[in-house]
Amino acid sequence: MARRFTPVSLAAAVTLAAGLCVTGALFLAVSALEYGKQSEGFQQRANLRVAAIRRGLDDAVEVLTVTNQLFRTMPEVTQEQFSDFARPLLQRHPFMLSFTHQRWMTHDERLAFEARVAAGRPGFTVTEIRAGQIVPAAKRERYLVAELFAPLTTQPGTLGLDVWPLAATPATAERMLHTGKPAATPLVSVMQPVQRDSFVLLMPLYRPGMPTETPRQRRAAWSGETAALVRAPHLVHTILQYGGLLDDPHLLLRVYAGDDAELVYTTGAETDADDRRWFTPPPWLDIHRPEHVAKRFDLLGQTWHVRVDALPRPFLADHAGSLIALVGGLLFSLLAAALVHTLEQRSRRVQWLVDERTADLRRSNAQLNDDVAARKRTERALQESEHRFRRLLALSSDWYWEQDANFCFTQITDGFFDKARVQRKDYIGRTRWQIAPGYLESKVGRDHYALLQARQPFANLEHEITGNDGITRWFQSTGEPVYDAQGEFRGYRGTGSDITERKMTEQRIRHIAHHDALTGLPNRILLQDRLAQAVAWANRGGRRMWVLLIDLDRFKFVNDTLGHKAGDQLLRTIAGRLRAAVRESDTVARLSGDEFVVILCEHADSALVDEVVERIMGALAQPMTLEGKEFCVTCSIGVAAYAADGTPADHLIEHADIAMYAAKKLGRNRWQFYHDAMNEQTEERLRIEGALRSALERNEFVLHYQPQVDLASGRIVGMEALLRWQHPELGMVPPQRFIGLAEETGLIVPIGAWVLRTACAQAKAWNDMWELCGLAPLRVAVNLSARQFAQPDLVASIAAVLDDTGLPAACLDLELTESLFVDDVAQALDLLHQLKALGVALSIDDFGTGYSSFSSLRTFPIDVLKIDRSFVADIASDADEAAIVVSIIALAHNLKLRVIAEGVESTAQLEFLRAHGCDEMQGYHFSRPVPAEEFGKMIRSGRSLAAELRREPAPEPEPIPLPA
Ligand SMILES: Nc1nc2c(ncn2[C@@H]2O[C@@H]3COP(=O)(O)O[C@H]4[C@@H](O)[C@H](n5cnc6c(=O)[nH]c(N)nc65)O[C@@H]4COP(=O)(O)O[C@H]3[C@H]2O)c(=O)[nH]1
Repeated sequence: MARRFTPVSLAAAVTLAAGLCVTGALFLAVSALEYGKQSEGFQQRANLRVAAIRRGLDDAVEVLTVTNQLFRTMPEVTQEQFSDFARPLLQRHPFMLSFTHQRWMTHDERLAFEARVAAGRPGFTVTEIRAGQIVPAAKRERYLVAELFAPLTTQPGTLGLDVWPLAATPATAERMLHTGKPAATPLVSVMQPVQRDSFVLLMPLYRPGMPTETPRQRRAAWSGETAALVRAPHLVHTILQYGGLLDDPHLLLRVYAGDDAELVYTTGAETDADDRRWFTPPPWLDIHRPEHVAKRFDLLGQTWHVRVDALPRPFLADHAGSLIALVGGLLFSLLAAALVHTLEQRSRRVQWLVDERTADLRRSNAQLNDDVAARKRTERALQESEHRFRRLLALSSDWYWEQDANFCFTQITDGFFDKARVQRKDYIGRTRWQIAPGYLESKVGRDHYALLQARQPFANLEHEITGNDGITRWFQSTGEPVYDAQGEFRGYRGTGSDITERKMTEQRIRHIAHHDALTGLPNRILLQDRLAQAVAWANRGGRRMWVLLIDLDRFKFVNDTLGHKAGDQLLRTIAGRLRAAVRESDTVARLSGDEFVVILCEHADSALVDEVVERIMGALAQPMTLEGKEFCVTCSIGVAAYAADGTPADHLIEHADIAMYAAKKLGRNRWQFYHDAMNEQTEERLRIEGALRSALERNEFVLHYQPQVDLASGRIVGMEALLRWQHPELGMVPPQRFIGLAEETGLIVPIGAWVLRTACAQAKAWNDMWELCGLAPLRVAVNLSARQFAQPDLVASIAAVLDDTGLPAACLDLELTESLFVDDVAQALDLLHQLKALGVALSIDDFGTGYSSFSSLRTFPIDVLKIDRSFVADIASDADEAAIVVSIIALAHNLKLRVIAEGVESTAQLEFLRAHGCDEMQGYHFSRPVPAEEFGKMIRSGRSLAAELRREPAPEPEPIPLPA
């Protein structure tokens, strides 16, 4: 809304008008007062002056009276006496021009007088004024002659002047004698043509002794008179001057004398007054009121008029009050009007604001009504929603909870108490940490408390509660902070649900993930965890702990011969025995197939560990029944001790593994402590690895050949190519020391390719040579490592070697280990078929030490089974071993496979093998692996086993002539 205010409000205008009226009235009233005061002052001043003049005239008469008194008291007064008497009077009253003693004398008396005076002033005569000239007086009967004159001068018209002829004298003398009082002449001029401004005061002198009561008597007694010539302007001026009454510039004083009212004195000219006015008010303000005082009085028969006129005065002198009233009133009026205007404007503005606010309020009210209606609708919707929510909560498995600002539960819906089997009173009004003491000491509790303090929402807070039925259940809560409309924190609210079932499932899954499914023991993952805990435990207390790596001896044989089921049963039994042999606090884990790890803590010293290890070995060695047969299982154990020296946990198992292999090397059913020397072997491996990388380039590899002899004929039917490394510093390095390393590093691939190519070329050369001698071609067996087997171009590269060297495929026997088939049987089978398609023979090397079973062999296209020399070693002394070897031979033959026994070192072994139908043998008994040259000689010499079988010294073979 636009604001509209008038420029000047009515109230302001009225106030201004009223102010102006009051100002005007005040101005007039003050002016009236000022005028009254001015008039009064004027009257006073005027009357003061009139009175002064009158008093001055009376004084002049008084002076004359004094002079007259002189003549009354002294009958004869000389000129000198008169002059002396009059001098001070003249000096004191300068307006008195002269004093005269005039005598009424006869002509004789004139003459006498003239004669008396002429004595001092020759030629003196009585004079008179005729036609304005002083001339000797004409002869008359009577003369009124100035007999004495003061001040006495020689000027004519002074001493001796007959004043009787003067026009005013007779009448004045008549009046004086008539009244018997002094009289004044009308104005006269002392000297022509000077204006008439003087008058003469006359006081009669009578002859002594004569009566003077009546005019007649006085005329008769009259002898003369005392006269004083008074200059009227001087008289008035002197009177006013002596009275200090001349300095009023605002008065115009005029004095008139005589019946004709001739002006004799003026003071305070109007023009002078105008000149003195420094401020000339504007005509409308200069309201000068003409005022005068006119007094008339009689002086010795002459009428005097005194008129005093008020002259205009400086405006401010008399009208400051009214002017101040006027200006002040105007200012006040304007200010009052301005104030009223401002108040009016403010009032209007306030009114406008009130109107505005009222309009706003109306709008707000309308809005509020709408809001209230909307809020009611919302509340209804909310109630419905809450009802639905409560119904849903009642129907759902979840519940709702609320906490106050102190995190105490204020509400929990019933579902929780039903699920948790706890009582409401134990929860309402209490915090989580009050309900569960120790909650804040847990990490979860501390984290949760920190979240609450930070007013952060939280989700899926898990906690377990043991109900009144003693069962522990799991729950989860999700909550958010609650704030009121002012943003004040009010607490938390959220939902909860029962997650016991999920937790149990998770526990089961976690158990499965961390435990071996077959034995129930911790698996490799959990083992790592336990190991880390044990290391931390040892580090904390500076204590010792031990890690045992247990490897079952010949488990694979059991697995192969009796099947997986029996193998599984064996492993379960072993696991149970291991568990029983150690303390509850010790950890027993299954590392891989037949490898177990035991972590021993809290055993004071190694002597006790010895006991534990012996106990374990004893427990495992106990006979067990598998598939109805009784079996004894031995194991090899490596022990690594941890002395809180910071050895990483991983290395402990590694060390135990090294120790276990050391034990195995020493023969089965043994145990070994790990010691640093074992680790030196590892270091040596590193040294060897470095040298191995350049060995091929430096031509440091050679092949030795070990004959394979047919047990039936005793003849050499083949040879196994065995790699030798002729190191310039290490000397002849056996394959056990570097083959594994080459395998690990991948160097076995190029090395193996070199072996294959060299062996094939050598075999081809020999066969070509021996063919010329009429000898049957020999097979050459070449070991194929897992890495080579995994090469995608394996088949093609072998074909290329055969092609390049020209060796018939049938003369090549590829020796494979069982481990090649374990990972991906289908792929391995496919590869074997491809190799078989080349025409080469396939052997399973070291049979019995791996995972392969007879059932799997059945599916593989292999030709030869090589019994590992570890089985052969004990066949003569160990019935079990012998039984195993016999079983292998029988089963192989059953599969139409040739059987080669490795590591035959003695005749007994030879005999045993031959007796049980083993096809071929290979071993030191016949020959160690020998260099190619030596092997060639062996062939050429025609060496065979037949002679040895007959226990005859082998005849020195005839040298076979080599073709040129
Ligand atoms: N104690 C004893 N040992 C006997 C007797 N008769 C033969 N031997 C040894 O038994 C091993 C037979 O080779 P293998 O089982 O294939 O076992 C081989 C084979 O697995 C591997 N190897 C050797 N040369 C190569 C090769 O060129 N390529 C691959 N991949 N592996 C090879 O190294 C292993 C060891 O080879 P060698 O030290 O040459 O050891 C040879 C051989 O000298 C005996 O009567 N008594």
